[in-house]
Amino acid sequence: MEKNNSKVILVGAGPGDEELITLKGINAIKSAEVIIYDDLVGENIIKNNASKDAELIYVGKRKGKHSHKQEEINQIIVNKAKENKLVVRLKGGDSFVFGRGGEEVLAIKKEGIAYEIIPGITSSISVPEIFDIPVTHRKVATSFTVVTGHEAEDKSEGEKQVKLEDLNAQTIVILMGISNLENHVKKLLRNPRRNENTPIAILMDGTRDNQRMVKGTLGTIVEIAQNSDVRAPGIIVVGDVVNILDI
Ligand SMILES: O=C(O)CCc1c2[nH]c(c1CC(=O)O)Cc1[nH]c(c(CC(=O)O)c1CCC(=O)O)Cc1[nH]c(c(CC(=O)O)c1CCC(=O)O)Cc1[nH]c(c(CCC(=O)O)c1CC(=O)O)C2
Ligand SMILES: C[S@@+](CC[C@H](N)C(=O)[O-])C[C@H]1O[C@@H](n2cnc3c(N)ncnc32)[C@H](O)[C@@H]1O
Repeated sequence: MEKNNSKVILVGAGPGDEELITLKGINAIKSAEVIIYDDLVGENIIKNNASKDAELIYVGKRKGKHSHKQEEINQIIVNKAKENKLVVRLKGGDSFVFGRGGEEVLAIKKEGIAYEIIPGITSSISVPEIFDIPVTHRKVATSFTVVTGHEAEDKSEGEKQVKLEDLNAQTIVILMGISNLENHVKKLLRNPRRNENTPIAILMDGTRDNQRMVKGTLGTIVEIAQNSDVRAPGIIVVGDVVNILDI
């Protein structure tokens, strides 16, 4: 009777730097027979750790360029596991922070396939951090919220959950928001807690060699971004923490 090796391990690859993935995640990649990976996974992570015999399957997404629909990704994961293989599903940051990892776990559980989840360092906290921006800070910010800058296109107006103007956290972190920056700024300014002088930063390619930050205020950032070749992937951080460590 052939041993049942069918198993899926969801691994969070962290923000990009090869040294910012967990040891447990690296060990899973080294043992993997199949690696199904995303676009925002640091390129060296697979190159330096995957077995030369491992099958590599790219299922990445960039704005407007989705190589596969989520349902297709779910099916690829299940089909490969059913070939009696150890499958690693490798995603940027942490799989459960806007990574659709929950949907993939549901698809795996429905098929009764063994799985394991290895957390990753999410960019929503670590990328501000490497630019000296703490998402909380004593007497300045006692709450932070992480929201998507783009809602799923198949949502009705009523299902849209993110109302930036209603957010009262002292620190707001927006993922997938670069292309909607101007609209986000307009909505943020509708909240009396914020004004034209509220600090905002855009953090691009964090922990990678070409990482870059542009800073301004809600009154100046749109023009600054237009003159600074701001492009995705990037994180938008809003609140007084943006400048709190600038002494
Ligand atoms: O539903 C969609 O994915 C289409 C709408 C859309 C989204 N982001 C978007 C777009 C435009 C586009 O990608 O063309 C816009 C989008 N999608 C993406 C990016 C990253 C980038 O291009 O810089 C961006 C940001 C572009 C920008 O900054 O303007 C890529 C993306 N979306 C997503 C993921 C994670 C994943 O799929 O595993 C990933 C990364 C996958 C990879 O690294 O290969 C998933 C996603 N897309 C989205 C959401 C929010 C859904 C919700 O809660 O309403 C979520 C998170 C979730 O579903 O939990 C919505
Ligand atoms: C769909 S979300 C995935 C988030 C990921 N699961 C995490 O926990 O970091 C993709 C968004 O994460 C942000 N992002 C991911 N890695 C990044 C990095 N190294 N630098 C800047 N932004 C990053 C960008 O906002 C990008 O549009």
